[in-house]
Amino acid sequence: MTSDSPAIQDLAHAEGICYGCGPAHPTGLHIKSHWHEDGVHVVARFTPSDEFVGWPGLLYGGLLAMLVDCHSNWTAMAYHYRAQGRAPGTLPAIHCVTAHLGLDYVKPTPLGRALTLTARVEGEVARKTRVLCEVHAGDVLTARGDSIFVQVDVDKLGSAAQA
Ligand SMILES: CCCCCCCC(=O)SCCNC(=O)CCNC(=O)[C@H](O)C(C)(C)COP(=O)(O)OP(=O)(O)OC[C@H]1O[C@@H](n2cnc3c(N)ncnc32)[C@H](O)[C@@H]1OP(=O)(O)O
Repeated sequence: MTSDSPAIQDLAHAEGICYGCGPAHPTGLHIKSHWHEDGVHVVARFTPSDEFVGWPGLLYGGLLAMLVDCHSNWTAMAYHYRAQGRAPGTLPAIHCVTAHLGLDYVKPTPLGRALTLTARVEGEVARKTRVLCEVHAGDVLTARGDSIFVQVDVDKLGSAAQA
């Protein structure tokens, strides 16, 4: 897939309202993830605007965490669809949530430059999926994610939130 083709989020959950990746969020980040042609990695590109400043010229680390979180989660969900031999958007829908977000800030991340997030599933996959994610600004590795996502029944998740 290329970034010209529909993103995994648009195929799987066009009505999603997540601030980071929901296509239907009015003011969210609208992170878009695509399979790399190698069939292993999932890639997203994002250029942070000046409003996400942490230090003059540098990106606020919390924003970086949002990018890695959402993109890694979509890598896990895309992997599950593919492992079942079906396309994102086919039913039953697959939902994962973040159980653990791990992030190493390796180098300062600049504002106003395109960032590339490259993620892949690591190890054995069941309900729990480990996803590794690298963030590059140009050739520079600025952050490294190592996170766990767990497949859930979102109906039960909603009732847990109301309890
Ligand atoms: C299209 C839809 C998009 C959805 C976007 C959602 C965006 C989000 O990520 S939501 C916001 C952040 N995340 C959350 O709010 C999740 C809150 N946490 C939870 O609901 C629960 O702790 C949950 C679902 C992650 C796990 O609970 P539960 O369902 O009881 O599963 P549980 O049996 O404890 O764990 C399942 C596996 O994950 C592992 N695990 C659970 N938590 C962690 C953790 N923090 N670190 C490492 N591993 C963990 C367990 O060890 C277990 O592993 P194994 O299968 O090898 O034994």
